Amino acid sequence: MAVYTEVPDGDLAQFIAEYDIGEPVSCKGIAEGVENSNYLLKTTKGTFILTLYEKRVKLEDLPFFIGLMQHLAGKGLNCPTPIADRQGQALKTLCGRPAALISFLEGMWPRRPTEKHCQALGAALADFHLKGRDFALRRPNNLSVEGWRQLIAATADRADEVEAGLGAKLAKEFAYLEAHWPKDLESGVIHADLFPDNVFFLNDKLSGIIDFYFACTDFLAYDLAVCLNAWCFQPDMSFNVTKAKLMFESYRRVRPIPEAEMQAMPLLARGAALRFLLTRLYDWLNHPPGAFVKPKDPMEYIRKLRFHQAARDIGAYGLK
Ligand SMILES: Nc1ncnc2c1ncn2[C@@H]1O[C@H](COP(=O)(O)OP(=O)(O)OP(=O)(O)O)[C@@H](O)[C@H]1O
Ligand SMILES: N[C@@H](CCO)C(=O)O
Repeated sequence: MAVYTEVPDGDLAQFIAEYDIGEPVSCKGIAEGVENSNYLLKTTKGTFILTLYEKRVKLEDLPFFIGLMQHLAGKGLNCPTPIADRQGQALKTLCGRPAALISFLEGMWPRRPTEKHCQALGAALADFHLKGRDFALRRPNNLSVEGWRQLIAATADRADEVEAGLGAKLAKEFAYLEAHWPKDLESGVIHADLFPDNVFFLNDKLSGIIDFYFACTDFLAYDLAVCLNAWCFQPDMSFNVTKAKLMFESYRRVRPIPEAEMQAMPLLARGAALRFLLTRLYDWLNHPPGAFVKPKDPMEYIRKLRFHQAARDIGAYGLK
């Protein structure tokens, strides 16, 4: 489970005493998630999420993530709000790790995303993009082309343990994407990890978006490409064009999609597939034996990448 850092009771009590959030009632580790340590904290005044930031999150990026949640929540987006302590600090330290308390959102993420979920997601993503337009901070996407180069180098020796010939295929794919990656699409704040487990629904209505810890400044259309990968494939890895169409239609009603973004979509989808393939591959090859957190399967993204490589144009996604 995703609790890398255990918090002793005494440290927790001292931490909570710095806030005006009542007395602790319970604090339980949350099994879901792979990146950070998360606890569900109940106090006499409410329910909160306590996050201790782990391996991939850099200290210098935290003001961007915390500031973004404050900005978007302030504009009415349903996302967690960072809670400030009595000194006005939202970003703190606990057990030697950077830590923050954020508000708890009601809802459940969809285990089997339906067409309706995909439709709701499109509108919410476009709303996120519009509300993020005037966010002042910038953070380059460290998991775009340069990040892929580093992950390919870090996995090259052992990639073939996962599939014969994978190392060479990844190097070839990287060379293609590096040569063709777009340069002039609209850039802004993107979520960059908007998978079903980061989107909550209540009675089929989208109730909130969480997990802003890969958010960055990049092409808005790249977020759509991440969502095509994460939401529109069936469990058998066939691509569901109805889901894609509904997602794009509802996105467009909130933010029209320029033609250049549509034309770039197959390429962006390839890049997004490579990004998740590489982080999963790295984690797969490097997770300590017996670790609680089960690494996610890179094979799923090898198959998704193959689909995008075979796509001639956006018609392959049922889009135009
Ligand atoms: N604000 C919130 N309200 C309610 N539940 C939350 C909130 N934030 C996190 N959670 C719960 O904690 C789990 C893990 O959170 P999160 O996705 O942020 O972790 P993570 O380690 O960054 O995971 P990953 O990047 O693998 O998705 C979520 O699936 C959800 O159950
Ligand atoms: N959403 C990512 C994990 C967390 O970033 C994946 O499924 O690989």
